[in-house]
Amino acid sequence: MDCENSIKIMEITQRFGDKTVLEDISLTLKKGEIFGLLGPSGAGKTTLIKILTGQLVQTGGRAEVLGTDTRKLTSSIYTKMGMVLDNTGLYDRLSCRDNLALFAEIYRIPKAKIREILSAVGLLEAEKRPVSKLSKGMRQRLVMARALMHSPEILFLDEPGSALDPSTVSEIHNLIRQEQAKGATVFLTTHNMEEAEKLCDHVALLNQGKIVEYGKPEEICRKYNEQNRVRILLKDGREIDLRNSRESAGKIQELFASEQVESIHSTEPNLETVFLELTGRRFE
Ligand SMILES: Nc1ncnc2c1ncn2[C@@H]1O[C@H](COP(=O)(O)OP(=O)(O)OP(=O)(O)O)[C@@H](O)[C@H]1O
Repeated sequence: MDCENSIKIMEITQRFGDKTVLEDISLTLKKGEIFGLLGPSGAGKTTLIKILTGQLVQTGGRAEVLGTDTRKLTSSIYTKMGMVLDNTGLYDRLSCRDNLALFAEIYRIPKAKIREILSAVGLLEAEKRPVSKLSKGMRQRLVMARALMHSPEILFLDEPGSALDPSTVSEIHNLIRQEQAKGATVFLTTHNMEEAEKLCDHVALLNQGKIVEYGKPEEICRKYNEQNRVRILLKDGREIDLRNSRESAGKIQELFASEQVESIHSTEPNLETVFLELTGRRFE
């Protein structure tokens, strides 16, 4: 078994009918890192998580989680994995505590752990409340609690901050960092570039099934910063983003000459502008 790496993805391809959703994806996640797979809606992020968690068998290539082929994951590997996926799988009529109690029984976790984890996610006061009466943010925290209860070595999070208010997002981020501090590896997907920049050690930008960039967020931004950009706000409200190059200089002069320019400033690229540059597409 590979001791350094938690996840190895080797030339994974996924097709549905004649549609190629993932093409030749290779990635390695070191133990204890937070990795972010970024891409717009439909890029193939959930599909890759499904392959890694054994819910989908890929068309081609190979992947290993904790040294085991994802097509042959056993219960002993599943007990080392925590997941927060789209389908929350909570029982609406059961209380927070009882939802976790069911899970604790399956994983043979001591009952005392339930109050401990409810307290860690800030749900102790709501422990007796049925899930149907929880807010969206509280549900997400309960799903996180369930995923963290058995101290997983790998945490899969599909869009952990999606549609949550900023304070819940920051609580969820703190929980993720705490897990990392305990040695867990985190694989998360997001289309929120800001979330990725704050949280991830490495990110891969996925576009139409291919990885178009990989690295540390700050390194990716630095690399594109060398191609310094300028943003021009026109008097009619339009914004133009240009590379700071000789060709752009002519265009900028033209705009000034025709008195269309309201303001002009240079921009530091963030992951969002890098993605736009690479693909011509905005994240939504
Ligand atoms: N079982 C399936 N059969 C056919 N097509 C599928 C199947 N699962 C996913 N797809 C298609 O694969 C593409 C990628 O889907 P996926 O859910 O992986 O994207 P995503 O990046 O997670 O998007 P989102 O951010 O909206 O969740 C989509 O076009 C989707 O319709």
